[in-house]
Formats: sequence, C-alpha cells, structure tokens
Amino acid sequence: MFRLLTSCCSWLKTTEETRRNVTIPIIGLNNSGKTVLVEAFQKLLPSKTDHCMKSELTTLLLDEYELSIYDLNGDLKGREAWPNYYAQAHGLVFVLDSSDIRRMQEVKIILTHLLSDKRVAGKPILLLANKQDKKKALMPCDIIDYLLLKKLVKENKCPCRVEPCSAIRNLERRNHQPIVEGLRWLLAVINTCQLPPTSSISISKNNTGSGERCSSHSLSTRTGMSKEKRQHLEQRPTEAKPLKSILQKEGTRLRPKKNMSVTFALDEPMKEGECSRRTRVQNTTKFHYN
Ligand SMILES: Nc1nc2c(ncn2[C@@H]2O[C@H](COP(=O)(O)OP(=O)(O)OP(=O)(O)O)[C@@H](O)[C@H]2O)c(=O)[nH]1
Ligand SMILES: [Mg+2]
Repeated sequence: MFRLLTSCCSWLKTTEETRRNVTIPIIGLNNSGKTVLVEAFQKLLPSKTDHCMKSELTTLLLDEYELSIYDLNGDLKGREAWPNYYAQAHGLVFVLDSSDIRRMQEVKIILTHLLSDKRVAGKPILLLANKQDKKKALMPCDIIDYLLLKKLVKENKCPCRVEPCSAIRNLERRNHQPIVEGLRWLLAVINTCQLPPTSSISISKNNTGSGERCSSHSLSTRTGMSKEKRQHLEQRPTEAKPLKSILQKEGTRLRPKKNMSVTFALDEPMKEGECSRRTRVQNTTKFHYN
C-alpha cells in the first residue's frame, strides 16, 4: 500500500514537472462574457487557482499543459493594458458577444488592430463567438463575413478558429465543451508555432514597443521539443497558401444552417476532432467547417 502511494506521488510529481506552461490572455469588448467564460473553464477543468480569489490570472490544467489565463478588462481603460500581454502570449482568446450586432464594427476595428500588432501576428487566435443562446446571435459564417476575418487572418498569418459557444449553457458535459475543444485547438497550434519565451507577463508602460515575433527555439526548448523538430520548424516556409473555403471548392452549401466552428489554418486543413486529443503538429491555410 505504501509502495503504491509512493509511486502515485512520484507519478504526480513527474506530471507536474513535465507540464508545459502556456500563457493565454483573454480579451474582447466589455460585456462580451470573458469573466463568465473563465469561470466556466474553472468548472470544466482542474484549476490551481482559488475560485474565491478574484484575480486576473487563473491557472488551469489541460492535458499536458498548465495554462496561465489572463482575464483582461474590455472597457476603454482596460484595453490600454492589453498590449502589455502580447509579447509573452503564446496564443490569444478573443471573446465577442455574437448577439450584439451594434458593436460588431467596434469588434472589427479592435480585431484588425490586434492581429496587425507585430507581437500578435503569426500567433493563433481562438475567437469565441459567445452568447449563442441568445435569439439574435450571429452564426460563425456571418461573423467571419462581417469582420472580414479571412482577409485579416491571411494578411497577418494568424491561425484562427471561430468557436460558437455560450458561457452559461451546458457546462455539465465535462471535457466535451466547445470552449475546451477550442482551447485544445489553440494548444495544438501553439505546440507547432514558433513562439517567444514564456516567463511571466511583464507589464511595461510602453504599449507601442516593437513587436516580438515567435521564436521557435524558446518554445520548443521549453516544451521539450526535439532538435530535429525545431530545425524542421525553422526551415518551414512561413508563407501561407491562399485561403479557400472547402465548401466553396466542393460547390456545396456555403452557409451551413448549423452553428459550427470554423478553422483557418496554414497548409493543411484540420479535421473535426483532430485537436481533441492529439496535441501534435497542426500545419495549418485552408479554412473549413468542422
Ligand atoms: N445570455 C448570455 N449571457 C452571457 C453569456 N456570457 C456572459 N453573459 C452575461 O454577459 C454579461 C457580461 O459578462 P462578463 O463575463 O462580466 O463580461 P466581460 O467580458 O468579463 O466584461 P468586462 O470584464 O467588463 O470586460 C453578464 O451579465 C453575463 O451574465 C452567455 O453565453 N449568454
Ligand atoms: Mg470581466
């Protein structure tokens, strides 16, 4: 019995030590549902943070990753602080209120600004189209059209996934939530991306600083990636192939009636559920409806 306990403890210790640290700021307009979403993540995933403590930082465990999630305010003052988190972010979650059509133009401006920031360009973005429970909520394909997302993603080479969700619905189906699947997709892309070092977020007053693009060495070293793989990533052409809708290509229905997630990637299309367990290479520039 003692032996069993000891081996369990040492297994837990090894798992703890081998977890990969990933930094993900959550941004989006005020009232889009960021804080409620973080609370949902805390219900769905093991967390190292005390739920009662109100802090912008939440540490979550997902597969072999330890996620440092920063829930940032979306009001005008809060937005000024966002750029302080860009350089250290491995990927970003952008939350929008799908039912608030009046503020879509504001989202578009902010998103355009965000993706063109040198510290963000090239990093994966998970766009959570929240509040799908509301009657007026736009579907991902409409949001993509409205935000001119295809163009944005292509120009800035940001792998992107639009995940429709509702922060307040269906939280009981553990691990099968779209928001968790979205996070898994983000981690899978982060795993293959060329990323900056992940020390803690440094808050500098200079928000306009020159951008730091991903450096493959830092992430791959930190995540324990092999030298061969690192070299492969370094040699990989960064040019994205032209984006093309699979639905268009197949001449099928362009606007699916169902509310489905949409992934924009560079190189190969992703298949449904591909990210759910596998957190390996995702060369991603087609986009498709999962
Ligand atoms: N109907 C519905 N309401 C939601 C959903 N998610 C959040 N809300 C509501 O939207 C409001 C704002 O949610 P918050 O999580 O505080 O928004 P926030 O993005 O953190 O806002 P700031 O911190 O001010 O930037 C709250 O009243 C939530 O209950 C959702 O999926 N559906
Ligand atoms: Mg909030």
